[in-house]
Amino acid sequence: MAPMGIRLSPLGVAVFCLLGVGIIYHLYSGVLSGRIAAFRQRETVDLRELLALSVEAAVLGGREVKRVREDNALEEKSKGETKEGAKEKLTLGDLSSHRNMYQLIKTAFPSLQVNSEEHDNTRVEDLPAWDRRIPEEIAQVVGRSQEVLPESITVWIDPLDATQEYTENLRKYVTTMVCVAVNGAPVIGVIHKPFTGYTAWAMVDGGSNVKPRDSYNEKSPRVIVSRSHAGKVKGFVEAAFGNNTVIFPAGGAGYKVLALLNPTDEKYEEADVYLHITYVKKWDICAGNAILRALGGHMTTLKGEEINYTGSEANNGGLLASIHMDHKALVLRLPARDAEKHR
Ligand SMILES: Nc1ncnc2c1ncn2[C@@H]1O[C@H](COP(=O)(O)O)[C@@H](OP(=O)(O)O)[C@H]1O
Ligand SMILES: [Mg+2]
Ligand SMILES: [Mg+2]
Ligand SMILES: [Mg+2]
Repeated sequence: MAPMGIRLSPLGVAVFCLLGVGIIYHLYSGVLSGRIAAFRQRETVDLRELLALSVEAAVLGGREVKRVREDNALEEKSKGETKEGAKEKLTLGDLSSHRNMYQLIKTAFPSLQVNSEEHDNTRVEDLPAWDRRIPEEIAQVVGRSQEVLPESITVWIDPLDATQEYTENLRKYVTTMVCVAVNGAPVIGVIHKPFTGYTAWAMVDGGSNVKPRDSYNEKSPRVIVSRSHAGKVKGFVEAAFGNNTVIFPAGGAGYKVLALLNPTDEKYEEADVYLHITYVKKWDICAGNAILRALGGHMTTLKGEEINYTGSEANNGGLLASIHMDHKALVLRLPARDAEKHR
């Protein structure tokens, strides 16, 4: 009989078995690696840890900002121009702060989406990895961890806010900022002042180390605005709140949010409202937005829309920030805005 007549070669059997094992391995390794990837995806990030890391990053960047200024080694350049024709400056302070902040955060949480104002991949050789320690000051206020999926997070960093004022040596306006948005909503905000060493932080549903002032003037608000990217803000503010409105021009988006609150490092203009009518980017405003939100305040476009901190860096709708006020009523007092006219 034919089957009985077949002689099995040991080599053939070995090759056949190897092939079989190979096919089974291939099939299962696909399934297994898929399972492992899916498991990794479900690994969560603790927002309290991210807050501690954000504070550490802002302080680390601030150290560079201060060092470069004190060494008078700014190496000032222009990155181009804003839509309104102002020079967008870049200094070694911005770059060195960016390198440190970005590397610290990305090394601690490689899977997170981190959007920095600056772009530079030069490695900081002697930068120690984050030690994952939660400082006592944070642990005491934010009692518990809060886990979220990494893919829901966008981190925004401004390695040096108020670069224009930095180049003019107007140190009080300068800050470094980190913001963590979850599903587009600003949840963690850190604003650090390199030249006083002060850091304001807050986490929505977590706590903060900064408080609102005791009172705000809702009827005749004093309004803080940009000094170097103002556009026609004066006319806009007067149309909204009257010709006698007190207007404080000041540098830095971070600084202007602090001027709405009760920071403890130095004297600030006591502003009731922060208003910006030209273009601004999400790394400029996210940290302030998170802090205000955590304290019961609001930061919206001039139409009163919430700002979504995912995707593009652009915020075209202007900015209105307030705390302990009827924010919707403030929006209704604003004149109709023609973005072209107010440049
Ligand atoms: N019209 C505009 N176009 C681009 N960036 C703007 C802008 N108006 C303000 N900004 C940015 O917002 C921050 C605060 O600006 P201001 O002091 O004028 O209020 C600054 O951030 P950087 O210094 O980080 O670049 C500035 O560059
Ligand atoms: Mg800039
Ligand atoms: Mg900025
Ligand atoms: Mg900046």
